[in-house]
This record gives sequence, structure tokens and C-alpha cells, in this order.
Amino acid sequence: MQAVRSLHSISETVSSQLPAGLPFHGVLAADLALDKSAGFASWKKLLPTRVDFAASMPFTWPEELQKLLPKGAGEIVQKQHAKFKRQRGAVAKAFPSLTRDEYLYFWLLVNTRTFYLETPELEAYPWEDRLALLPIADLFNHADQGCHVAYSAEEGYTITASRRYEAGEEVFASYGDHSNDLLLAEYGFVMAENRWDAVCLDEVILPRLSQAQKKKLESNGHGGPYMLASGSEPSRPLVAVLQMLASPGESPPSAYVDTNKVPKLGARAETLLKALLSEALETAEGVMRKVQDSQAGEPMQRDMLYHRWQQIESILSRAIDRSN
Ligand SMILES: C[S@@+](CC[C@H](N)C(=O)[O-])C[C@H]1O[C@@H](n2cnc3c(N)ncnc32)[C@H](O)[C@@H]1O
Repeated sequence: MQAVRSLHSISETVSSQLPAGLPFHGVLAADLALDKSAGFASWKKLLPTRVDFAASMPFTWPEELQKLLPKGAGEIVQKQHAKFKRQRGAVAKAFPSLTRDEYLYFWLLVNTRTFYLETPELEAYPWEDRLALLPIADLFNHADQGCHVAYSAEEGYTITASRRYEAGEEVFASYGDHSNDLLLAEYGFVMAENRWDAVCLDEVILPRLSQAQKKKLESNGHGGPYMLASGSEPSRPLVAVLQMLASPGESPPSAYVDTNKVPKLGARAETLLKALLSEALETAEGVMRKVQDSQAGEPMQRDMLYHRWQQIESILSRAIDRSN
């Protein structure tokens, strides 16, 4: 299978009118938006509609709902807005007749459907410019353990199954080891079961840290974000920050010393973790009430947002139960 749209194959008539240095995401979206060829028209029939994106992609939700996203998802969406604004500005100057909504549709297509392309020529470019669109291959939905997608110059893309599939069973690809916050912000869905799901505890941890403590944690590679993985023990950065907060006089926390295994939390840090989890749970429940009371956007958007908070509530509650 060969990539059909990449930096190698982009239309000269489009790219030559755009400023050098415009990220490829923006160029590819313009190329697609301006493509009126019959070949592309038949591919377009398989693509999601603008209405699909409006329902699912937080980027298109009203600001009031975006502000109620969990931190991990909200930060991604904010970055998307900044990126889109810059790229759309450059494209609008070159192609003033292309409306914002039209361009946005293709920009979101690129966001949700591209693969990485690793040709030797593209190695000189940053990762975000090594994108390719592959019709048909882009029909794979994601699973936390799905087929592995790889590229080589000799064979093009290969998609390798990690297990046996029965006839009629859906074959999934893995888009990466992504949490549901990332899947929601970048792809517009969350999974019911996701081994990579995690909750960010920054909002309850960062306000407790002094500047000096933040610096010290950063210099030891434990600067956060402080993620609590669904169903597993606290990660090394989380252990380090909890030990520092629980025993500020103790230096250095044991999480810094033995780098071979994640150290035990210790009694004081355990107690602190429990208090922080309860605080995070209270915050989550407060946001859920706000989502329920909100009239902003479409019911489907609010349902999706509420559902994501329910998952966070459940991860936090399970962690509290484990710590009891
Ligand atoms: C590369 S496309 C996959 C094909 C897509 N389902 C289609 O029919 O065009 C990525 C999009 O598919 C959807 N998707 C992928 N995996 C999913 C999953 N496990 N559950 C729900 N939607 C999924 C999301 O809308 C995502 O933005």
C-alpha cells in the first residue's frame, strides 16, 4: 500500500502559493480543500461529514464546554486552536475564497486520519511534517491493542495483526498508547476499556509545590504531568512528588535514589495520596454537575463530556478503594 498524499506528492499549484515553513498539516488541509478531481470525489464519499466532526471533536464545541474538559484534553484543544489560527491565517491570505468552515473540515480530516511517513527524504523534516493520508488504511478504528502499522521504503506501509481474527470480526489498528483524554481531543471518541487510560492529578498537586520544589523535581526528571494510570501503581514522578510533599525535610526522596524500580510510597505519602484523590474526586463531581446544568452546545457533546468525567470519577474511586 503506498501513501497517496504526503509532502512528496502535494500539488505544486497549492504549495507554491503558501509560505515556506507553513506546517504540513496546514498545507495538506489546503490541498484537500482545493482538490476538485474525480479521484478525490470518490474517496470523499467514505469520509466523515462536517456534522460528524461537530458532534464528536471538542475543537468544534462551544467554549463553555471546552472549558469543562479534563486538563489533559483541554490543553490539547487549546494548542489545536492556536495551530489552526496560524495555519488558517496563512491559507486565507493565499486562497481568500476558501471559507473557515470548509478549511476546518479538511484540517480536522488531516488531524484524525494521517499516518506517519518515514522516508529518508522526510527525515530532515520535523515529525509534524512527516504526515501521509492513506485511503482505505484510514478506515481502521483504534484499539488499545490493535494491529501495528509500520513504514519501510521497500514495502511501503505494512499493517500486522497482533492476534488471530475470526471472519466478520472488526480488525483494529493501534493509534498509539493513548489515554482517553488524548483520544477525545485528537480523535473525538473515548473507549470503554482502555489499558492506557490515566487521570492527571496536576490540579491538586501543583498548587502545593513551592517554586524550589518544582525546580528540584524538574531537574530530576520528575516535573510532571503527574498521571495516575488506570488500575496500576503510581508512576515514578508521582511517587517522587508525593514523597517530597509528604516529607519535605527528607532529602532526597527515595524515588530519586533507586532508578531500577518504582519505589514504595511510604505511609505518609500514601495518606497524602488518599487525600489528593478525594480532592480530585470532589473536583470531578463538581465539573460533572456543571456539565449537567449546562445548556451549551448539542446534547451529544454534553453527553460525551459527561461520560469522560464519569470515567475519571471511576478511576479515582477505584484508586481510593485500593488505598483503603
Ligand atoms: C482513521 S479514522 C477511522 C475510520 C473511521 N471510523 C471512518 O469510518 O472513517 C479515525 C476516526 O474513527 C473514529 N474511531 C476510531 N476508533 C474508534 C473507536 N475505537 N471507537 C469509536 N470511534 C473510533 C473516530 O471518529 C476517529 O476520529
